[in-house]
Amino acid sequence: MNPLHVGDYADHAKATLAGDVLGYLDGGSGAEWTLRANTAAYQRIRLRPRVLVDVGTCDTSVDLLGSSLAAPLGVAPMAYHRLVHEDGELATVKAAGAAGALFVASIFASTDLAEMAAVATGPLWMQLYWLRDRPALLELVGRAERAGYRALVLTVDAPRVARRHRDLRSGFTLPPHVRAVNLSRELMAESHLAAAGVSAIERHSRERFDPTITWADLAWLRDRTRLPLVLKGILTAEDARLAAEHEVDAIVVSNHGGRQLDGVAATADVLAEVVAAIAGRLPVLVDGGVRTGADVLKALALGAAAVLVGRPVLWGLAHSGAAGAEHVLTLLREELAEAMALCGRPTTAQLDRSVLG
Ligand SMILES: Cc1cc2nc3c(=O)[nH]c(=O)nc-3n(C[C@H](O)[C@H](O)[C@H](O)COP(=O)(O)O)c2cc1C
Ligand SMILES: CC(C)CC(=O)C(=O)O
Repeated sequence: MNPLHVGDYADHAKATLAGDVLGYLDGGSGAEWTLRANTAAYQRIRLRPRVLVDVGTCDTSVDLLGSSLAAPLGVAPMAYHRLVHEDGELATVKAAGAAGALFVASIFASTDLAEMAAVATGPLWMQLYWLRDRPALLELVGRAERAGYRALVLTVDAPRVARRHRDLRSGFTLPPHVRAVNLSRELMAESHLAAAGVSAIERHSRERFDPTITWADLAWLRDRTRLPLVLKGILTAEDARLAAEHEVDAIVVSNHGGRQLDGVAATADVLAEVVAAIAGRLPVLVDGGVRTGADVLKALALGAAAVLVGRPVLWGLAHSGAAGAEHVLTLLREELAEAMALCGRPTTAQLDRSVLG
């Protein structure tokens, strides 16, 4: 059966992926309350369409930190794309470029960062966790700069990886052919070992992530790179204001797809609060639970400059490599254009609160 929407790709992944990989991909932390809340929040938002507007052409393009995108979409940073398809990130990078979307590479990408850059036809950003090993972190930043990555995305909602019951039950560890190739073998060694009550990736994060960093440390990183700095994992007006005061270039409203602190609100429910606190000083992106073009429209109407998409891209990759991942992104763009036409809002600039019920 040909997938017609993102849900079809989700169903295919459920039916075909190995149980432990599916659990890592689809799962969240704790009771997965926040994981469910992310999708439910978009479903609760109602639209207010205007009629008899000329929607002969609907323009989904946006500008983001100096890059123009055909769609206000990006691939969220996700570790280890090779877990679900042998082409891994090479396929998803190509897919993002073909769909006119941004690609954010994870620090735990399973493909060399220069090789990803070599096949990219659109903008690339590099995501980081703040490693205790600062020289290793800086070395990675230098390589990203030289390979042409256009921004650094520091994930700030994970001083360590949260307890994820599906991974604990399955004993999830990486298969030998999948590795975070942009980090040294020494730095990644513990990632293959689970311990009693701690999953392999949770244990690795406790050993390698620096949980002591604060707002004051951001200057250290800023002073050592010429790339714009984006913070991913902001959920409150207070932290949004601090991000602006610390001269961050953009933020991503994110709860890590319900994989970190279980019990936090859906991102669609806190977006307006964060956008109001930022007051136009910098772009606000959002991720978590985006599954349709109408969800993208709702996020933009709440003030997001663009939306990052996580699991759906890996479901597409698992289904049929680059073609599947590209189809997922193209579907979201086409659904967005349809929702804009049916709402009587032919440009992204017209997507504001007046379209929300
Ligand atoms: C399999 C998987 C791996 C992830 N790896 C990372 C990562 O390495 N770095 C990061 O900042 N976020 C990571 N995330 C979180 C995503 O960037 C994003 O916040 C989340 O997936 C968005 O929610 P969605 O999957 O509902 O679209 C990961 C998410 C998934 C599903
Ligand atoms: C390897 C993990 C730390 C990647 C991650 O952020 C996640 O699985 O959510």
